[in-house]
Amino acid sequence: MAVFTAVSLDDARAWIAQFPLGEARAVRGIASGIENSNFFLTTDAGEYVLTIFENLSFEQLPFYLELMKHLADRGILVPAPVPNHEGKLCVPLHGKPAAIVSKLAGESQLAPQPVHCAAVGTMLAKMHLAGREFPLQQPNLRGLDWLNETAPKVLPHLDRDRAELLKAEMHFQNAFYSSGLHHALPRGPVHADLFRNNVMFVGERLTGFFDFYFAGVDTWLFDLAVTVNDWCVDLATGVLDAARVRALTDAYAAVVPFTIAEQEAWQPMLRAAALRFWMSRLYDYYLPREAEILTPHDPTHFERILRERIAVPAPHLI
Ligand SMILES: Nc1ncnc2c1ncn2[C@@H]1O[C@H](COP(=O)(O)OP(=O)(O)O)[C@@H](O)[C@H]1O
Ligand SMILES: N[C@@H](CCOP(=O)(O)O)C(=O)O
Repeated sequence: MAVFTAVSLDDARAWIAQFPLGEARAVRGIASGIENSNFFLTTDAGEYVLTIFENLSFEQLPFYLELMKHLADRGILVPAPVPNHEGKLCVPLHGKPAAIVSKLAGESQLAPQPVHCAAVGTMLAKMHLAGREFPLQQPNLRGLDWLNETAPKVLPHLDRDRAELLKAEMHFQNAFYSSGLHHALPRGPVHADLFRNNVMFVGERLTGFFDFYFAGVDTWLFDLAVTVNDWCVDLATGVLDAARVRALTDAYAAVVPFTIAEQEAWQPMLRAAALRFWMSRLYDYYLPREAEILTPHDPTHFERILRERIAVPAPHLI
């Protein structure tokens, strides 16, 4: 789990008084997630999700919460943040930034079929379009700068083979990110962590994307690559499943057709997306933070995916 900061029912009662949601009736820590402390909160008004942000500051949070509100207002299925009586979306709890958002119906689809991937591709493309007029700016905080800062911290923990892979891929990605091809890619606010566990379904109906707390302005193609590397992968081998990739990317392209640059950049971007999560998992594994209960994600999963994306040509986007 990740409950880094505990919240009792009394804590929740006192805190919720500043929102138009009636009284808190029950609070329950959520046993998944690795970034923030999350709780299901039952109030007189219904079911909500309370998040205490462990790593993001009061200055950074408006980007995420206003983005969710912007998208929700435009019909994109995402949790809607609830303003307090003063109109604020983010207010302190135990001295840390905290927010309350609507609870999405359903559950994560952890064994997706092409039909689920198509629904994700359609909503992802709609989300990218809806984000175009979003006025706030914040870079992807897990982008290239962060990779360059983090690589030297994890490298001393790796054996020679892994260290060589990491160094070589960092070199490759620095060249890719500074190329004209990368600069030609469409950009805007992206989710940047749209894994299976961050989307809800009721049956085959997608009910929402959530966990926007890695969102930032980056290329749309990076968002797509992160999504495909999780939704369309055979978990045991890291190999992409052609039918799921086809379903997801065709559904995306039906809403936002791919540019020539996106088609050319697809394979390096799948590698970039694999590297980003290999790096964060290595960091969390070798340099863990304190938590009441914590299940670290397995870094070798993304090492395998990265090796596979380097070795095997990516399926064409069209
Ligand atoms: N808006 C929401 N609606 C329904 N469930 C949610 C919502 N937000 C979070 N959850 C639940 O909380 C769990 C952890 O949330 P998540 O945002 O992934 O945590 P973290 O930011 O720590 O990685 C999710 O797997 C999901 O079950
Ligand atoms: N998706 C990332 C970790 C981020 O955790 P999440 O629960 O917020 O998605 C990974 O799998 O490494």
